[in-house]
Amino acid sequence: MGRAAAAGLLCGAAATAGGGSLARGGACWASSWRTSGATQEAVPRLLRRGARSLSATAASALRAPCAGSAGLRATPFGGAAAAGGSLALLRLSRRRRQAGGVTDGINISATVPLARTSRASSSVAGAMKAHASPEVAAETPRQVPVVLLSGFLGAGKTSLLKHWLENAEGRIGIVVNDVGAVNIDAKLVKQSKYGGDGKIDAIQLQNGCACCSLGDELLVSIYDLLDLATEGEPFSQIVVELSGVAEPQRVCDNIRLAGERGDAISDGVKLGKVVTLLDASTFCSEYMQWQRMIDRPDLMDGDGGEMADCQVVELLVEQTEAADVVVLNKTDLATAEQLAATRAVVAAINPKAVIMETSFGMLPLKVVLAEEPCSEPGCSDPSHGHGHEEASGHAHEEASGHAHEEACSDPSHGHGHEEASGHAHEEACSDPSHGHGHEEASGHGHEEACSEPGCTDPSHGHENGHENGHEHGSSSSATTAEARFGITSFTYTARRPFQEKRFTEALQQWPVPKQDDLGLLLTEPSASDEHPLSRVMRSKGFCWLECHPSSRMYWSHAGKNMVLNYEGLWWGAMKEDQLMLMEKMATGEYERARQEDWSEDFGDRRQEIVFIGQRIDKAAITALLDNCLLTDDELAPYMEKQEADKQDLSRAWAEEYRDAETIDAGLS
Ligand SMILES: Nc1nc2c(ncn2[C@@H]2O[C@H](COP(=O)(O)OP(=O)(O)OP(=O)(O)O)[C@@H](O)[C@H]2O)c(=O)[nH]1
Repeated sequence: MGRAAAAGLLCGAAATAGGGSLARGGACWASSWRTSGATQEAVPRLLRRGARSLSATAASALRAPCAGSAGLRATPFGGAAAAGGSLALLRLSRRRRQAGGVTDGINISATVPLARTSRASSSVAGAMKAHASPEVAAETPRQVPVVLLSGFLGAGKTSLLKHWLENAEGRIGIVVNDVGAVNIDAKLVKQSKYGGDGKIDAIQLQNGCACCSLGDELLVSIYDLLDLATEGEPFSQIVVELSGVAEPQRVCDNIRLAGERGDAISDGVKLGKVVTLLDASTFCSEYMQWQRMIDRPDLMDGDGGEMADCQVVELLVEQTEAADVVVLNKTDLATAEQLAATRAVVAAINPKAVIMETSFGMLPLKVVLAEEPCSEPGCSDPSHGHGHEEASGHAHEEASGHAHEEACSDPSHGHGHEEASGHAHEEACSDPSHGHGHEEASGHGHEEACSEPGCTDPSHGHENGHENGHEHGSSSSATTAEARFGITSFTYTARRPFQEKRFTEALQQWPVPKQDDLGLLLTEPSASDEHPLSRVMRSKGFCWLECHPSSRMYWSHAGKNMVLNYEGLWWGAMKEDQLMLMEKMATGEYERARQEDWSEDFGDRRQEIVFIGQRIDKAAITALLDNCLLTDDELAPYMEKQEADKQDLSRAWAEEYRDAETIDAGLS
């Protein structure tokens, strides 16, 4: 078994992320790591280097400009705002510059937040307000759902879109995002059967990606479409075909934020479903690749922009996990084994999604969007919003109080947990980053399929009279995943930080899977001496490192690749004035954190990592990670460090944000 060689990046990453000069620090760290050759021997040196950087974190980093992002200002939420722009976008800046490399072990790399390159949101808001006409408000009687269609290049998005158009009921607005110089997809859409009869209005969004550089333009394009719809039949749907490298979650975030800012666009549209298209014949092999998008021009259009450095698998799982509906396309090319494995993996990593199968995208839009009433036994609450409509919807957890212990085990999906040992996911699914109930962050408040493990209702998603393809509710898929492949999941939680050295060493032991195909990994018998992490195919969650007490790190692993990202500050690291300001940018989140994630000594700092894999040994993984936690003896010095870090942060903050009134004004 190979061993990970680069785990020592951990505190390097945290250091660079310490609240500000992220891109610069990250680049510095990355080059040192590459020079080191990423050998195991290099790890201690890297750690020391990281530690040195760390000492400079909050105070200096907050003030330093991000390299390559002139005019951008780093913020405590890990993003950057164009000077004068709305700070409300900052916390959503989750894409990051990545540094990493291939080792003979699992590919562990550190990432640092990348400053947003899109224009300041205020400029978009301004553009929209300038654009807004009374007619739009008056003549758009309802909010049109915006359906996001994502998937890699060649997955079959255009084929699916054409099918939607050819079978459209009602007028459909289309935005096609093609980062190539010539918008081929838009041309294809226009050539489709209904393209020329005025029933469809299409707008091209070119030379950039709708989730990053063209994020604002996407909103303007949608607004333009609404303007078109002031005459004639109103749109029944607006469909955005995203570029192959787009992260749909970021687009969701942008649209939601526009609503929260009160941009005119929110009067006319609301988030619909996210539909992700996967190539069922290649999903399992792409999942186990050790390649960046830039190495795979066949999977991405253009140069990939910010996403070029992203690992293929990283983007693959992000697109899958953000979906409400996952369409497994190219079933004609997939073997039965590939299809079964793909379905099982998708169900495991996104238990909420409805999964459908088709070839050549032969699924009408109304089938894909069909609401799925959940009627799992015991669910009598009519407000248990299946098919619920809006960001406010979702009341999934609160309204009906379903315990999502099993199927819903994503740590970024939040669950009220308790203390150190707490695996208590009984209640609300309310993680801010996942945003149910969806005040903020990443969650999207669109209709959802029910995914409770106990949901055996035959009407829930099984051949629901669909004309084409087969739709299966996720709960049955999840059951299949477990029954057929033994895929299970659990969430590791703890209320102590990881000790740097022990955590690094634990990651170093993580063996890289030998298989180049996930299907093989799932079908080959496991060896008795396997490492506890060998059969984990996906893990992700919040991570708390002793070496950087204020930074919330995000652990994301899939296949042979793992990254630890700085995601932002723990709420518990902030002082009152900081909290007040940040609360304005993330309304309700602090309160939620107080209610669900809080402890007296540590605030919301915690470990919360979900592990999904085949026959994974919960006890062994728990023991492995528990061994990395600070001991009682180590805790006292840590508490001093935590307090000092908070003071540093506070000083840096005071300098950076002393003109808080101006910022406040910018928010309104
Ligand atoms: N065999 C097979 N080929 C398919 C299927 N779906 C799409 N294709 C083909 O795959 C190619 C790519 O399909 P598109 O619909 O253009 O895929 P896309 O995701 O829009 O890709 P880009 O337009 O390049 O972004 C085309 O040649 C399609 O005819 C399918 O289910 N089976």
